[in-house]
Parts: sequence; structure tokens; C-alpha cells
Amino acid sequence: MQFVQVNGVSLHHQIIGGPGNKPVIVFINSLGTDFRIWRDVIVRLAGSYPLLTYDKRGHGLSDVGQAPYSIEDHVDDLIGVLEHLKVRDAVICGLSVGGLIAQGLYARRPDLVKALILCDTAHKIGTADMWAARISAIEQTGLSGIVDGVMERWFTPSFRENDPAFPGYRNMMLRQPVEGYTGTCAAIRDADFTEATKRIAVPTLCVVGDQDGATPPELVLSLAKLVPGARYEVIQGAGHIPCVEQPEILTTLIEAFLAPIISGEPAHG
Ligand SMILES: O=C(O)CC1=CCC(=O)O1
Repeated sequence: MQFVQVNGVSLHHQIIGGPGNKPVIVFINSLGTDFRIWRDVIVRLAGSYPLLTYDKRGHGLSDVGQAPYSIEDHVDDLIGVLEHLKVRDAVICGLSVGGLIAQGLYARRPDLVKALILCDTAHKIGTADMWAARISAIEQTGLSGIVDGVMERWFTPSFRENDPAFPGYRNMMLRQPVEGYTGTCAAIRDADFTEATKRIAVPTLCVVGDQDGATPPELVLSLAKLVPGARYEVIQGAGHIPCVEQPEILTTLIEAFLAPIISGEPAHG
């Protein structure tokens, strides 16, 4: 178990070593999940790249700290983890709110970022009213009152009906600290990277599940169009969390995106 104290909170993370001449790939999880969602991607990439996963504050085994949060709080934490581990020039792979944190990291500390993988995310996710309604529903009913609606956005009907892993991921959401969850809803509500994304100057892959009910393909395409030269890919047979539902396809896309960057060839959109 690896823990680091940054900005007054203890953050749970995991490093899996890899070749010293390759950049570290840093994975940032989504709202209501912990870093176990990356497991089936990590096992496929292990040995090829150094890999870092962590639980953002209010999630997993990390402390909750003082909620509500801003995206900048989450960015500060990530900077703290990267500085503690002396990681620079990393490939930052963020899912959903993790993608907002990735965009915020690039805006603040481009020196830490070699490339971006923006997975099922956007420059702006949802509306202020939508997030206010979700926070208020949770205050009345707890996470159990919203979990079924969230699962419909996270996973395809086939995964929900047939995959033995589904109940485990439902449990994962239900077991997140309520304050950490609503605190991060507030951070998403207030985040807008529409202007910042236009200034991204590192190779960027935008990828989305074809059945994503939270950040649908059209929204992720609009993100990809904002980022100069970004590559856009749609994963068939996945909802909002392709690292769980289609890890093989996502890993192949990540490897294909990174290969020319690592070998020094130009990456195209
Ligand atoms: O909970 C959802 O609807 C999906 C989601 C939105 C932002 C995030 O990180 O996950």
C-alpha cells in the first residue's frame, strides 16, 4: 500500500515500475470510483510503461479532506503526488472528472505533461442545474437513491445484465464517501476548460464509449475539435467506463497513440 500526505490529505496510490526510458502513464479515475477501475488496462500495459494510479481525494482509500472541492484542489493534489514521486513529462490519462483534472494540470503545469489521453470527458460536463439537482438528491436519499441511474450511464445493458463484475462496480460507487462524491460534483459543476483546451500543445487522444450516457460521443468529439491536432476514437460496446467494459480495445488505442510519441515520430490528429 502506498500513501502520500499532500495538501493536508493522505492520498492512496500505486506505482508499477516499467522501463526507465518510457514516460510514466498516470491514470485519474472518475466520479464515484477508485483506481481499481484501471486494473484490466494496467495488467495489459505492465512491463511496457511505468504506471501510476491514485485515488483522488474523497474517493477510495484517500482522505476526504475539506469538501466541497474545486477542480483546482484535485489538480493541486495531483501535482503534489507527481512532485513527491519526481514524475515529469508524464502521459496523463483521465476518465470523466479525471479528464477535467488532466486538462487543469496541463493548464497549470504543462512541464509535467508529455501527452494527454482524455477518456469519456469534456471541456465542460453537464450544467450547473444538473449538478445542483444531483447534490440535492444525494442529500435527501444518499448515493443509493441515484445509483441505478448512474449505472445506466456507466455501463451498457449487456454488461449490467450479464457481467459478474457489475454488482462489484455498483458496490464501488455506493461505498464512496458521500461528502467526497458531492464535493467532487461541485468541482465538476464549476469547471469549464473551453478556452484552456484550445491552448493544448501536446499530443492528445480523445476517446469515448459508443454508448456513454454521461459524456456521449458528440460531446467528446466537440472536445477533440477544440484541442489542436487531437485524435478522436470511439470504442464500440462501452458506456462511460471503457477501462472496465472494453479494456483490451482501450489498451490497444493507448499503445497505438503512444508508439509514435515514444519513438519520436510526429503524432497526427
Ligand atoms: O456519474 C456520472 O453521471 C458519470 C460522471 C460524470 C462525471 C464523472 O466523473 O462521472
